[in-house]
Amino acid sequence: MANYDIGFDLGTTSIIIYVVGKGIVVKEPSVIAVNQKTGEVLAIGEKAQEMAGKTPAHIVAKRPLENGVISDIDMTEEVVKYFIRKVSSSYVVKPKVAICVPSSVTNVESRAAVNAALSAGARKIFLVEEPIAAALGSGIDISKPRGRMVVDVGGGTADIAVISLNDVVLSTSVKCAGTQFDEKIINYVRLNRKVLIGERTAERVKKEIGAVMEGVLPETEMEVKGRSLETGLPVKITVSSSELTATLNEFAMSMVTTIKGILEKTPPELVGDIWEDGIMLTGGGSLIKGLPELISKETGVRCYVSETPIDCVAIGTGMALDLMEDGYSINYDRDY
Ligand SMILES: Nc1ncnc2c1ncn2[C@@H]1O[C@H](COP(=O)(O)OP(=O)(O)OP(=O)(O)O)[C@@H](O)[C@H]1O
Repeated sequence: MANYDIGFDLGTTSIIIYVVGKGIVVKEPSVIAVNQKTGEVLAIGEKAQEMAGKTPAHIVAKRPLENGVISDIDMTEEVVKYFIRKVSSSYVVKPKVAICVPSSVTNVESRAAVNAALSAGARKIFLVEEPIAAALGSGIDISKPRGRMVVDVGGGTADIAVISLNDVVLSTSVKCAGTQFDEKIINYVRLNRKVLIGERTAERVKKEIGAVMEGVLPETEMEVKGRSLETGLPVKITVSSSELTATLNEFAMSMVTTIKGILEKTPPELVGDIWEDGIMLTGGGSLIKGLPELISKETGVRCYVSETPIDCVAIGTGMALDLMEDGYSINYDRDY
């Protein structure tokens, strides 16, 4: 019977599931649609995302994780259960599951994810720390006594970690990631153009013309639709890349400052390794233009984006299971 161990990346913005030997099998938004009158869960993932803003007021689309922490334990359980069942439906054997949770979740919260996986039929569950998973999934050999710095810029938080010998030596997180960049764009357009734009529009603007450093993008313009705050009516305006850069740069500097703080606290031998190998960025949020250039410029350390920035955490979580099978010792939080 085919083995199908699961690596589960439980993110603020998206759920990504990797099945060992098969690859990425799920990539859906971490959204759940709930009927607030009855408490009934109506949809999860893509279907829930489609419902957002297009349903009666009592049906709301929520994110079980906000800013990198589990904001609703019951909803998180529903989401984990739903996706494990979805992936498991075509198999008879119960899977072994590794879940990667954001580094800032508490024991109670991670226990909720574990309980959900157990009730969805997992036979064994492990929790994997996000930076470990991100490094493994990016092809870094973390078993050596060599310092590596990983900055995972997700939807809700940027998690900065120094890893050596399969373990996290130092880590911290800062609320400077994908959704906050979207919010900065919404605020900029509201204050300077007197137009209210939606979250999805702001995300499109960020992906197409957003940059955190001048000169990394040719001057580009984009038409966006929103509601005029002066007339209350729908309007179309043109936003240019250069007008957003200062705002995005100022915000990205909070991440840079936190990275510098971690570098200052890192033992000198490990700093030397990081200087030689560079800082690796992972996570969807790391794809905002100019981020590696800005970090390189401000820290003096080469910075680059992983070849699989969005999928590496799920892949690395699955790989951690595989390595454990081979008797490889790796830093798991717990073994349930
Ligand atoms: N090309 C791109 N340019 C800029 N941002 C991008 C791009 N592609 C994805 N993103 C952003 O990446 C973020 C999601 O990243 P990711 O899927 O790694 O987060 P997550 O794992 O769900 O969150 P977290 O790790 O904080 O829990 C979103 O804010 C999205 O807008």
